[in-house]
Amino acid sequence: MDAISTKGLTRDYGGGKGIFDLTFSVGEGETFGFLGPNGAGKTTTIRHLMGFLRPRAGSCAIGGRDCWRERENIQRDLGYIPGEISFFNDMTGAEFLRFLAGYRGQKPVRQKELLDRFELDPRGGIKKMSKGMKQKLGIVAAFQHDPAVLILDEPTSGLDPLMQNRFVELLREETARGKTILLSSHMFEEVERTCQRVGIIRAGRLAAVDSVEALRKRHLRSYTVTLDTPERAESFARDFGGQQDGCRVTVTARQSLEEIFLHYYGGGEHD
Ligand SMILES: Nc1ncnc2c1ncn2[C@@H]1O[C@H](COP(=O)(O)OP(=O)(O)OP(=O)(O)O)[C@@H](O)[C@H]1O
Repeated sequence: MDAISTKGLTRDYGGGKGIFDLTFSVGEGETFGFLGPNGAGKTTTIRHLMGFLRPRAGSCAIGGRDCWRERENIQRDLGYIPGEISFFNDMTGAEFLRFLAGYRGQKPVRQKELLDRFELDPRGGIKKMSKGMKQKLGIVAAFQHDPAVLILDEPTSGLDPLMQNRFVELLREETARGKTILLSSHMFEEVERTCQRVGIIRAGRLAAVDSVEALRKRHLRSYTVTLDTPERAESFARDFGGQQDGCRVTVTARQSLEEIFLHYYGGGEHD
């Protein structure tokens, strides 16, 4: 059984905005990247999966449970990091984590370990926390009850590179422990380091679902240049960080996400 699935999921906000006929699934134990530029429809999709929005057409399910009809159970069980985190500002971080554990009725078995890992002291008032601290609190809140399914909407926004790396490590460990994860992101590198498959969304439509391996190949593009002499090739290779073989130099360039998107939207003529 698919752990997460959408079938023809549609919400039309008018003017071409929204999500349209989205069908995809995430297998049990899979970490699936949901990759798309700003405004593509990632958060709208996730809000349907969490049961915050009722589908106008189509449906979605988690663990075989309809996300709208069983939204209370889904919201209680899942680990969820919203795209824009807003907490009850009059609580301390510790109070919020306690409140959440009570609401879920599940022990926060990983709370201490996660607070240590992300170097967060939760005793202060949420109102005074920096954006990064709030993001860390959101991470602890999502993972503290050790959920089997996690829905993460741009979870590293606001984290510094060190903490982003720690988060990537956490995701890899969770994948190894058999968790099912949907990770929305607009950063290819984050998805590349954590996911097995990726769905690419743009303008509310799923442009492609592909393995990370295939996507990586598109991301790293090689060019071979032939110079007049091996000496010139050597100097060229030095300047551009290429691999020299006689008069030939192979240079590998990273493509931007936009260029990768173009490949998928353009139907392959950019090869
Ligand atoms: N309640 C709403 N009413 C009208 N339009 C909306 C509403 N919510 C979202 N939209 C529009 O739907 C589109 C998709 O938005 P969404 O937040 O799902 O994108 P996203 O992929 O999560 O983007 P980002 O990476 O910027 O968070 C956007 O054009 C947005 O302006």
